[in-house]
Amino acid sequence: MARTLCRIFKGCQSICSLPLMKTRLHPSASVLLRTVCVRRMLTLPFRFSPKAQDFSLPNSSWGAEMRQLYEHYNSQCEEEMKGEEKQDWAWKRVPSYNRTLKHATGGVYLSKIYQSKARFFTRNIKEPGAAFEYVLFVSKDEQKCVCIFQAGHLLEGPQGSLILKNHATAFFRRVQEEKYWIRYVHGGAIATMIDTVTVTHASVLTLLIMTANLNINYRRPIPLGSTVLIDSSLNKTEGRKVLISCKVTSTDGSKLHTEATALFVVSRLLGG
Ligand SMILES: CCCCC/C=C\C/C=C/C/C=C\C/C=C\CCCC(=O)SCCNC(=O)CCNC(=O)[C@H](O)C(C)(C)COP(=O)(O)OP(=O)(O)OC[C@H]1O[C@@H](n2cnc3c(N)ncnc32)[C@H](O)[C@@H]1OP(=O)(O)O
Repeated sequence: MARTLCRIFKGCQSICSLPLMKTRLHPSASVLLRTVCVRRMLTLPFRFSPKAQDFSLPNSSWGAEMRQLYEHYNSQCEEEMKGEEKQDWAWKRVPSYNRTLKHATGGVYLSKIYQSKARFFTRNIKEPGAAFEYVLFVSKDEQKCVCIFQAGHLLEGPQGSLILKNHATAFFRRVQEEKYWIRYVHGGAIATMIDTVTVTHASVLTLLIMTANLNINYRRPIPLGSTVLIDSSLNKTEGRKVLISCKVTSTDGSKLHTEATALFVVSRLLGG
């Protein structure tokens, strides 16, 4: 019960603290949006899931690299109250659920109202590590967002071409036996992650946005199973438009895999 009340409170808190000041929200739309959201939460406590799983927390499928990077960013996140003072933080971990409305309401379970079977695309596979394993951190000033992404075996795309590099017969046979094929991540899966990271970044800055344009250059393939960093930075905001650029690199930053720019447009309801 106390947990449920705490969730309702957090949900209300997050709705009321949404960064509307950064968008030109019509005052009547603001009041309407908040009233509808808060009313929905207050009238539906029986729908709250006691099992809301935050998918951005470490699980057994995470490799050493993923864990190390998680610890690195997590150690710079907001700390618990120590005495009277709250510790300062440089980054904030973005919780991630398999139903999108949970994002908007700080973990409150609301999506049954709409479609009971709907699941967030990147979090819809139960087996840990099989597909999109990732965690996002947003920087204090919200100009930057970083994602640690481990690409699982269900994201297989093209196969590598080691065969071209060595024509020795024994080696050729082993290649044919598939022992030496390198598997890379599917380009669509990379695009999905870029969209997810940049849209989350833009969502921290404003409300109700849609991806209008995603421009991607694939520079180097990403080996399946490897961990990469996805860095996004705010380029500019212009009226209802939010422009974000994004880079996918190896974890040490030495290899550039992909670069992209994304344009988000704030809903007319908010932008006027
Ligand atoms: C630590 C705390 C963190 C808290 C985090 C909080 C939340 C985190 C949550 C995360 C997010 C959760 C879930 C996210 C869910 C899904 C993620 C994936 C996102 C997507 O996957 S989303 C689906 C794909 N997406 C579409 O399905 C869009 C279809 N589309 C449309 O719905 C319209 O098309 C729309 C709305 C885009 C615009 O329509 P509209 O009528 O409102 O606006 P209009 O057309 O007038 O354009 C206004 C200005 O944008 C320019 N403009 C427009 N489009 C352009 C283009 N393509 N290229 C260049 N410029 C463009 C115009 O030129 C004009 O510019 P100007 O003002 O300068 O003239």
